[in-house]
Amino acid sequence: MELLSDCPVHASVPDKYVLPPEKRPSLLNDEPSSDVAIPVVNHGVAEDVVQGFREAAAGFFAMPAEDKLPYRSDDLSKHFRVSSSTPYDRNGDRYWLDYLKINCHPVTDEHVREWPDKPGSFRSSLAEYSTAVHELAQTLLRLIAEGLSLDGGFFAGDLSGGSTQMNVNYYPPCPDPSLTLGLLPHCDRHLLTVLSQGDVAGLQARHGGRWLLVRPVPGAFVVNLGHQMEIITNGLLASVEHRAVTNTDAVRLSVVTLIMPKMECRIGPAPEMVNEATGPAKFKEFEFSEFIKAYSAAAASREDVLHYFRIHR
Ligand SMILES: O=C(O)CCC(=O)C(=O)O
Ligand SMILES: [Fe+2]
Repeated sequence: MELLSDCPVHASVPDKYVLPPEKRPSLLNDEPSSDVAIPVVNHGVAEDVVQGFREAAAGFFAMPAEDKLPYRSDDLSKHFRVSSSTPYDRNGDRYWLDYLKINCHPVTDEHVREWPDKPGSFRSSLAEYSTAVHELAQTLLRLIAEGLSLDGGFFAGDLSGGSTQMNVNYYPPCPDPSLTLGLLPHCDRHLLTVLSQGDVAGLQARHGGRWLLVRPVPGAFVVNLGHQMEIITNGLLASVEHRAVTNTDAVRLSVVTLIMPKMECRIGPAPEMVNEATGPAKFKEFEFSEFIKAYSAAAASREDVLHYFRIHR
């Protein structure tokens, strides 16, 4: 599949990117909202670490097509690859983005060898960024656990110990944002997401039946809770459905770090979050690898995938 970033300017939206009317974004030009996601500031990840990797990632997409070609792949076992659109759409509709998928933590020789050596700062800035964000994520998980009156280390083991993945999403300017989407509506399939969206808006969250644009806050991270957090907390900390819209003027780059359970980890509502009389378990217990399969089968649809794991009384 060709990359959008290989084409310098798009004068119009090619037919293959025009979504069927019912899938197009209906609310455009809405004002960014502060209500829908809490920006995390004073997070301890140095600004030059964030900017350093954002610039290296932007530099990767700006390289000539032949430099990106060796990394073009849809093989999920690769530690680094670049591709376009999304594999999750049920009808194979195409979305207005290119993306990198990276196994970014732990920073091992095996991973780093597959990361690109161009731009020159890519590997070192990624190692620095992912180490810092990983530490931040562990702090957030400890705070969430304490806020739930769970042991501070509740999420620290296998629940967050899978190989950390990163999506770097690149949305080029789109000649007509009303015809397409950057990314389809979904909830994240893992435990916790730490997202840097830079200063270009485009992330929308579903709130009370409406899509609200998440206001970019300079230097802040957006933290999304994944499906696993919703299940472990028995629905208390729900995963918010989100999508990305495009814009006509500016490239948008989001750097999204996904904290995963280990594939063989057993997941289910924590006993501390369940009360047989007042709040019985809403979800079955399963192995995380089963969830990943179901998520693909459900084309990332929030309700379809949760339906599969819900206890229906
Ligand atoms: O680009 C964004 O802000 C959203 C990205 C996202 O939701 C994802 O990569 O899972
Ligand atoms: Fe997401």
